[in-house]
Amino acid sequence: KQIIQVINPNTSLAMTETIGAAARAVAAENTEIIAVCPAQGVPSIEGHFDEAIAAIGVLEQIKAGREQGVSGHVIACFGDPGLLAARELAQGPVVGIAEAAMHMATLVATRFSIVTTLPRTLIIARHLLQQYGFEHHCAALHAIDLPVLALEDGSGKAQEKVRQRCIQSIREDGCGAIVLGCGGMADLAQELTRELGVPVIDGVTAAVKMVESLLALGLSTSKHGDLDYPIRKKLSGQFERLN
Ligand SMILES: O=C(O)C[C@H]1NC(=O)NC1=O
Repeated sequence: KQIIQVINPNTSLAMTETIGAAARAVAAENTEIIAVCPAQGVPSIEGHFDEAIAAIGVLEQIKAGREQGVSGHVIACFGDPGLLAARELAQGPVVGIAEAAMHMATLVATRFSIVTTLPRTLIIARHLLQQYGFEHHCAALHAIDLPVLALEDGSGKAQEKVRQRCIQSIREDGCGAIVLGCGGMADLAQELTRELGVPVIDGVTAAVKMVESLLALGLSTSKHGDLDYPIRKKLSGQFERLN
């Protein structure tokens, strides 16, 4: 059995459950999923400040996962917070859900649109499109204008807004696929794909399969150059636990 650690960088236990269940639904027979979130941090990630806080929690979980002998890691927040720092710390592959969903979308469509939560996080997705080289593949970015945790309030309101936005985007954007821009939307992709007849891609499941592919190919994070383990130095105070 290989273990893939799926990290929800926010501290919402309900969202961690949603993410873990989606990951387990697609995991291979020989893959065990452990879904975790930081003990301390931010309940939802809705901007740059939240991302900076969440990144520390991601690094703590990566360190813990390494010590537990996990084979690979998924960062299950659409901003891919702490991704490169996590890759320095990790031995195994680390894949973020935004990059995973974007890569998958480019394999099935020439253009994809992104549907996420709050308008203010659209800049984060834009930055990732630039960083990953997918700017020219993204037709449009949309926000349902509800907070991240509206996805976990049980009302179904956020899920319906995602559905409506996907329908409008397919009609208006000239996109062939949709990328769901939140870890908390992981459970919506398969049903929306069936109903809308267009690939609606969730990054949690995409990232799990990409980590499995990397492992199957014997590929781990390169330790040659800028993703080598961090330079050893004495971390102080609250950061001692990252030594
Ligand atoms: O940026 C977003 O809207 C979604 C992002 N925030 C969060 O707490 N988990 C996420 O996937």
